[in-house]
Amino acid sequence: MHIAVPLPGDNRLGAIAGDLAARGWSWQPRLLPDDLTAALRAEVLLRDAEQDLDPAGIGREDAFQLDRSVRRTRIAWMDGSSAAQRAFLAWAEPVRESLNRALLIGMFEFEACYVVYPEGGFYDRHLDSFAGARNRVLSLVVYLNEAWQPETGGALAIWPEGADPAAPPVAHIMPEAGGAVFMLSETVPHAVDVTHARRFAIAGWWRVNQSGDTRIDPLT
Ligand SMILES: O=C(O)CCC(=O)C(=O)O
Ligand SMILES: [Fe+2]
Repeated sequence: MHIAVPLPGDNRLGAIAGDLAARGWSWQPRLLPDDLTAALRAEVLLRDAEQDLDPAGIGREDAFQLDRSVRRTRIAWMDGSSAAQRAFLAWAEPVRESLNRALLIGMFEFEACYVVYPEGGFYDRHLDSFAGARNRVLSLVVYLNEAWQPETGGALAIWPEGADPAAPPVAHIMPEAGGAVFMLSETVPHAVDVTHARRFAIAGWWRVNQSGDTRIDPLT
C-alpha cells in the first residue's frame, strides 16, 4: 500500500524556519495532511490495542533509565514497516532538506517513534539533547488524537531558552490532530502536563552526523 501525501508548502516551511531562528520553536496546527494523520492514528491505535509498545526510558542510550516519576509513556520506534510509517518518513525528508537550507544546521538523519501516554501520563520538564553532545539538533512532535478538548489536559508546555525552572512557560500547546511542534533539541525546555485521556503522538529527532577522526557515524 502507498499513501500519497502532499508536502508542506514553502510558506509553512518558511514560517517554521523563521520561528526557529527567532525563538527556537514553532507550532504549526494541522501541518500533516489529514489522510496521513488518519493512517498514523490507525496504526498507533492498533499497536496500543495489541499492547505492541515498549516502556520509554529517559536519558541517553548508555544511561537508559526507567523512571516513572519523570515520565510515564509507551513507545514504538518507526522502522518503515508500514505504509503509514513510510509516508510519514517520506513527508519528513523534504522538511529536513528545506530547514537545512534555511538554517544551515546540517541535519543528517531522522529517527521517530509512536508515543502513547496513558491516562495520568506526563513528562517532566526536560531538554531532548544534552548541550554539546551535538546528537539531536531538532525535535518534532506530531499529534494524533481526534478532537482534543482543553479540559483533557496533556498540553505541551514550552519555556524560552535558559528560562528559570520556576518561570512560567511561554506556551501551552494543545495536542490537536495533525499539529506539529518543532523545537531546538539542545536549548528549548518543555514538559507534558498530566493528560486525562490516552494521548497519541509521534516524537522525532533529526541528528547531525557525528563522524570524526575517531568515530564513524553510520547511517543506520
Ligand atoms: O508529546 C509531547 O508533546 C512532547 C514529548 C516529548 O517531549 C518527548 O518525547 O521528548
Ligand atoms: Fe521532549
